[in-house]
Amino acid sequence: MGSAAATPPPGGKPTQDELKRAAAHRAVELVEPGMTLGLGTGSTAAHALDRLGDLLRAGALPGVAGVPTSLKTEAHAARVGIPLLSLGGGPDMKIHLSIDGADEVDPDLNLVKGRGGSLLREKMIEGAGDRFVVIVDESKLVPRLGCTGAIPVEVVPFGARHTLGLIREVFDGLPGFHARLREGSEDAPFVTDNGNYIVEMFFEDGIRGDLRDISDRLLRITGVVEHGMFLRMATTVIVANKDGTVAVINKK
Ligand SMILES: O=C(CO)[C@H](O)[C@H](O)COP(=O)(O)O
Repeated sequence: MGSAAATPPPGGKPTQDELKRAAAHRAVELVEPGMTLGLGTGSTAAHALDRLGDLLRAGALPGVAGVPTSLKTEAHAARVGIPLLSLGGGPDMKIHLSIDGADEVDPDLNLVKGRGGSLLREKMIEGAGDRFVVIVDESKLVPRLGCTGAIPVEVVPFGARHTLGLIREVFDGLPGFHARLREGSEDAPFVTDNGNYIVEMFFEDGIRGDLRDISDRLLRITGVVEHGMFLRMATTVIVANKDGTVAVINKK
């Protein structure tokens, strides 16, 4: 683990948004001219987009382009002037570095992602790149995945309630386990950028057990597209702490 000093906030404790920005700016320091970036989704990743836009406009990062992980990020990146590419956009296309937030980070740098609803594109893009840098404030650090909220699972709309039942069968009996379809607006299911639904799984006090096995069991359910556990994918996690320090933790 390495750590970098952060500028102490003028006049008191940093807000959570200031911590998110500090982590995002530290990650953007890793970006070099000519890189193709995976561009994350969420309020922390948004700070990275703004910073990249500023540097691009200043001419500091020639040749940098990004692959957006959601329609929202695509619109934001376009607005701040980041040139955009799509995944698989050319035979020589390579993603050098992805920068994204996370909902939870465990001590092995496993993540929960996708409470913002973008887990599928995030996993495709961040899994395709050389390096995946996760940016969080310290509130996202957890002892076990699933401690602070839902683990999202993207499912096809066809037979979604049947798929929900199959997911329940797999995990039934685990302490405090329950699952439900995520609601969107006006009592309709939430719909992802891919036109799919999200099942939210909750575990009392987080998931205890072999995460890889749980992942495999979920992915074997017909109707499940992907889940929001990102196991051993992060190569670096940048954590902004309330005391003003920013820690850079690299995968062992
Ligand atoms: O996975 C995500 C979106 O699908 C986000 O990275 C995650 O929800 C964290 O969001 P935020 O930075 O707003 O706290």
